[in-house]
Amino acid sequence: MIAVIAPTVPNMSFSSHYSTIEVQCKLFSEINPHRLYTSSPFVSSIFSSSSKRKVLPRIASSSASPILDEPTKPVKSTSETALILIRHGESLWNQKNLFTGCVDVPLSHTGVEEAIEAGRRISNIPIDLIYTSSLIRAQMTAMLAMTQHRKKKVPVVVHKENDRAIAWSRIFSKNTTEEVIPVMTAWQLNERMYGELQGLNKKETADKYSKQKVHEWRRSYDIPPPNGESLAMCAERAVAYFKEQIEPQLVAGKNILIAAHGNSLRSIIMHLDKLTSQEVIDLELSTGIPMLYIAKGGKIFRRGSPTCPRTVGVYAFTSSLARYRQQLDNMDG
Ligand SMILES: O=C(O)[C@H](O)COP(=O)(O)O
Repeated sequence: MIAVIAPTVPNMSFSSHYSTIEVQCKLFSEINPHRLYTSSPFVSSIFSSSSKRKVLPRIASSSASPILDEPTKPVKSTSETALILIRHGESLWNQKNLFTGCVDVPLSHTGVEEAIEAGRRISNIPIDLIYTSSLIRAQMTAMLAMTQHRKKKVPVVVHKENDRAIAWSRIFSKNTTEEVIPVMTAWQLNERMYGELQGLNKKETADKYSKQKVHEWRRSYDIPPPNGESLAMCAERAVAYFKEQIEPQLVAGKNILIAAHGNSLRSIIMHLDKLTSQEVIDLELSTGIPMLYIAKGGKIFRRGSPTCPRTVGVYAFTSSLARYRQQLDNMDG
C-alpha cells in the first residue's frame, strides 16, 4: 500500500499548518510504514512526533557533503548585534533516554512545544541569519521558533550542495528576498558523534559501565565515548565553524540565531565564555532554552536567557534591542 501526504499551504498560520498535518497523521495512524520518502524532512518529523508507533522514520540522505558557506556582505554596520543560541527541543530519543549523537531523530511533541515557547521568548529580538546543524531536530527547532517572531520574515533554507540546488532555489523578487531570513545548515554544528553509545539507553549504560565512567564520557572535555567524539573533538569542528563562518557575520552587523545541540553548543559556549576544560564539565544545557549574547566592539558578552517575550529586563539590556522592540510595537499599532 502507498500512502501519500501533500504539503500544507506554505503561508498557512503555524497552528493551522500543524493541525492539518496532525489530522493527516491521525488518518494514517493505523498504517505502519516500512519506509517514508519525503522532500521535506520537517513534515515527516511532525508525522512521527504525533504518531504512537515504535519505528521512527530516520532521514537517509544521499548527499552527505558538508556545506561551507562564504559569509555574505554585511547589510548594516551597527556596533551591536545579538547572538541567540538554542539547544533543540526534546527529541523522541531524549524522551526515551537514548544516546542520540548524530542519529537524525525528530522532535517529540514536547520538543515541538518547547521550540514554539523558545520562539516566543526571542520574538522581539532581531534575527538576520540563522544557522542550524544538518540534523532535523535542530532545524525543526529553528523553524518552529521562527513562527513566533514578530517581524514575520520567512526563514528559507539555503541550498548550495550543487549547481542545480543553487539555480533551482533562486528567488526572483527583490522585495520577497528582503522578507527572507537565510538559514544555513552545517554538519559542523551537529551533536558530538556518540560512537558505540548511539541508540543505547543512558541509564542502562551507567548500570553496565558505572555512573562515573558514563559521566566522564558525557561531560569530560577530552575523554571520548567508545569510537566517538570527545567534547574537544566536537569543538574542533564546531568552534572552527563558529569562528570562520558565524563570528565574521556577527561582527559585520548581522543578528544571528544558532539552533544546535547540547555538546556542539557547550563547545561554542566554552569558547565564548572562556571556560576551562574543568569548568565545562558542569555546563549543562536544557532543551529549548534560548541564551542571548551581545557582540559589541569586537567582543561577545553573555546577557542571560530571555524568559518571556515581554520581559522588560531583557530588552533593556541594550539600547539597540529596546529600539528594535519599539519598532515592532509601532508596527503593530
Ligand atoms: O546525543 C545525545 O544523546 C544528547 O543530545 C546529548 O546527550 P548528553 O547530554 O548525554 O551529552
